[in-house]
Amino acid sequence: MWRLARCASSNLSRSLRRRFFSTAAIPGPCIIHKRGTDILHDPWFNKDTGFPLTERDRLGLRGLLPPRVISFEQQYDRFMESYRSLEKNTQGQPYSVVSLAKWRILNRLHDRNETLYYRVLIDNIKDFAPIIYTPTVGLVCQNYSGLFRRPRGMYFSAKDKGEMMSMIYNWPAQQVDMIVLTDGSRILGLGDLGVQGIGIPIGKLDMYVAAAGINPQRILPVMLDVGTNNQKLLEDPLYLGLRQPRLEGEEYLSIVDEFMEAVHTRWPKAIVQFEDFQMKWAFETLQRYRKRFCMFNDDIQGTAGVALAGLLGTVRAQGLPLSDFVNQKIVVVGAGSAGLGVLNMAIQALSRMSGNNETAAKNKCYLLDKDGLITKERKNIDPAAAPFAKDLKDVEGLREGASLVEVVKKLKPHVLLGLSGVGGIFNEEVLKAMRESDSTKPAIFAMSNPTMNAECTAADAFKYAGPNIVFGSGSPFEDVDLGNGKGGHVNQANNMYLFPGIGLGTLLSGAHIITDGMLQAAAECLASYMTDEEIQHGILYPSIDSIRHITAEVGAAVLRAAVEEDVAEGHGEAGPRELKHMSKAETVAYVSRNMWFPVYSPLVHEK
Ligand SMILES: NC(=O)c1ccc[n+]([C@@H]2O[C@H](COP(=O)([O-])OP(=O)(O)OC[C@H]3O[C@@H](n4cnc5c(N)ncnc54)[C@H](O)[C@@H]3O)[C@@H](O)[C@H]2O)c1
Ligand SMILES: O=C(O)C[C@H](O)C(=O)O
Ligand SMILES: [Mg+2]
Repeated sequence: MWRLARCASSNLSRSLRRRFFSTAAIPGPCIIHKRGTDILHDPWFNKDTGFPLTERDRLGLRGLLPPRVISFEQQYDRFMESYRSLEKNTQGQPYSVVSLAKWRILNRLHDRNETLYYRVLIDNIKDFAPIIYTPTVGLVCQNYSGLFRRPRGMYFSAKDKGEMMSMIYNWPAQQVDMIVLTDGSRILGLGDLGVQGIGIPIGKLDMYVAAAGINPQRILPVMLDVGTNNQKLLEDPLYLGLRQPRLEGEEYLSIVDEFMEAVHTRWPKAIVQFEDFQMKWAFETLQRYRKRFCMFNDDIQGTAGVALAGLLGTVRAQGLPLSDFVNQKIVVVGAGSAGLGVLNMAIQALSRMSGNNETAAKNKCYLLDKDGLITKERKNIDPAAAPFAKDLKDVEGLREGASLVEVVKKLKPHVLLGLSGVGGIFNEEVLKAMRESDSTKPAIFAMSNPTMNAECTAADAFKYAGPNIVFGSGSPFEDVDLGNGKGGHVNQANNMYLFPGIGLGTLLSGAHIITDGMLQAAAECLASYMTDEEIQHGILYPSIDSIRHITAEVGAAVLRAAVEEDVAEGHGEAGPRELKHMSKAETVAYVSRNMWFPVYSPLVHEK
């Protein structure tokens, strides 16, 4: 199915797309307990003008719609035409105006007709991902209280303590497979946005549907509103969240505990992705729940895998064998949940390569936070960062708290990787210092989101650090024109290349926990996906157009790792024995087959 979806991208010829529409297999029926206008107002079942006349008769819709039946393909074309004319009419207007207008038109379709929404999203993922996901989703969160029209997902607040076990049954779906949960405390690089952070779980789950084919009737975005420390929001009369400071300590944890218990009581196998929690709670909750529930933290674990794939790709891009990874000097800027997650995973990989010698593995990794280079001299060092603090004797010529530019000038690193949330800190001086890197092809990853928080722009990276670099950014940038017909390739180093496959593989394996082995398999799959030729051109990750394909591969790798680690309990008709006997190719086929794809199903009414 993904192959077809992949073909049906925005630049595909009309005739090819037509063929795709007409040859799609006839979908199975869908049982519905509603009739008449209740169906038209339910985006899961609504087909707008697409209801065939027989179905209109069966479902009490006759007379509630204009008489002409419009095909799915015509509806699709009509939406795309209005989208393209909005694009034309807003040309030249500021980014925020244009992208919010695009988000609104997509959101209205989402509210009205989910099948059509997900079809246009899948077919035009390259154009629409920057609208429903990073970076526009950041702008949506910042303006959420003003943009709010209809609720989406569930909201559990500090005021709901003691009620969550019953509240969870208010969700109308019988089954939920995938939940993305946030407390809004660190939304992208935008800080504490309180209840407005709900936009992030919604955007991540849209990517789950588009990339992993998770059935949208089985997803649930969740906001845990425990207050906010954002003074501006607390004073905003339109703010829709609790107007109180954030809960702390045991009070905070008791809310998250209650939510996790409630969710898993109703849906014991639901996978919970923790997203955009401030660092202290990101690590604490991961440790607290990962052995008890099926959950992972995307910012720590998903990001780490994507970054590791980028780091290994960088070694290949230099024409070196992977074993040379142990010789790369890597400077990570940002010692938060993402930066530490990346270092942890990179050091695990380095350690395996250097015969389980963790000290040697850490040798060439350096970490900076807002106070500069982290060394053992640091007072009040965060325990999570402590294992990466440098001995002063190992960083000769540098001091505790050395600035980024000092560090780059002195160390001449192979890789500079930013997860600081601070826009522009890879400034001209820092980037020019990277020209002196010991690498023939230095790598610069400006991974912070959204665009204005990226450590540098793609254009500046190529301009100041030189045309020979490998570049990746968390938010999308256009490829850079280097003159003489040459281009600088921009990789989108974003966890979107892994989290959908981690969720999908876990779901289809029926695993009850997500192990390090499953996460490592996901990272290795992404790292080995690109051909040598692509890597030589600085292309470290696949194009987002093929995200369904890479997600099927990642999902299969995760599933196989779950089987190997004996945590796969099976899913649906595929029990643990069947899963165990699948070859690699069969596993990929099984995963692809189980990806949901949007087509109108015949609706059958049942009382
Ligand atoms: N591309 C991706 O897939 C991806 C994934 C996760 C997070 N991120 C981005 O990474 C950023 C950080 O996320 P996080 O969860 O680690 O946040 P965090 O708040 O936990 O950590 C931020 C870290 O940056 C450090 N920092 C702040 N100012 C700095 C400066 N001037 N110089 C050096 N370090 C500085 C802080 O001391 C802290 O250690 C966010 O912008 C987020 O959007 C991107
Ligand atoms: O949301 C993203 O685009 C990536 C990441 O999870 C982040 O927090 O920035
Ligand atoms: Mg995140």
